Amino acid sequence: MLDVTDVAIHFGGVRALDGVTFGVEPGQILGLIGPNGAGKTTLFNCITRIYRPTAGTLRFDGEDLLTIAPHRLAKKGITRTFQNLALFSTLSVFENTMAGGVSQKNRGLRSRAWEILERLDLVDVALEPAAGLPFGTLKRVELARALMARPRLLLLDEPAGGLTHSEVDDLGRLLVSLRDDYGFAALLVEHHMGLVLGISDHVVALDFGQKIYEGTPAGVREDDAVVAAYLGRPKTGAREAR
Ligand SMILES: Nc1ncnc2c1ncn2[C@@H]1O[C@H](COP(=O)(O)OP(=O)(O)OP(=O)(O)O)[C@@H](O)[C@H]1O
Repeated sequence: MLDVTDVAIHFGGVRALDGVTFGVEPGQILGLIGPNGAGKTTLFNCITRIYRPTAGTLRFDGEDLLTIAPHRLAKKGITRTFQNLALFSTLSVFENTMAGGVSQKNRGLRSRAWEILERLDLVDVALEPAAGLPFGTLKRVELARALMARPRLLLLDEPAGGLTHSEVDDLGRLLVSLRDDYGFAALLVEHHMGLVLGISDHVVALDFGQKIYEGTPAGVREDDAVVAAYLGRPKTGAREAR
């Protein structure tokens, strides 16, 4: 469904992405891992048309993504959540959720929003302004807004960042059940190895803009390149964030 082929982007002398190739299949959760600065967010920014790759192609259902205007991506079925949240602080949780439906036909939007809020356990705070709600709650509001666009490909940028242990466990179960019910594919950028290896069907690891691993979640911890670049050896794994 998503084909990333030989994608490269340079910022001055920094090769943020350097010939990256992989694909995402319908309904698949693909974990994208790697150390800080590896190029993960840059790849999201290429897919969502914030950055234009210096080289390579990005195809969604065979269509050249680079010919689709950024504001039409949601209508095509690609939505994202942001690492540091991108909500309207003075709008209510319900209104923020509705904002995710702007690419959709008006009919049935409100009932869909309530259905999603119910699903994400947000009904009790639906009429409260986003500002002031706990971080873990706001992360779910981001997810609710992204789901309003009926995504076929959901880009999740560090959804577990800043969450407590039990919230991360809940998030993992929630993401899998949402994927099972709504049928989207997800590209999951995440440093929390328990989450990413626990729920991904397939994993790609980047380091210095290059793909250093592609394969099963189980193979990640056995892979010398990933261990050297990111995970470290047991007990000396200083670069594994969590
Ligand atoms: N707009 C930009 N201008 C210059 N350099 C940039 C820009 N965006 C990203 N970079 C550089 O590209 C490299 C990749 O950064 P990126 O944010 O994609 O890494 P990341 O894997 O998402 O890291 P993290 O896990 O910390 O979020 C870094 O060296 C970063 O400084």
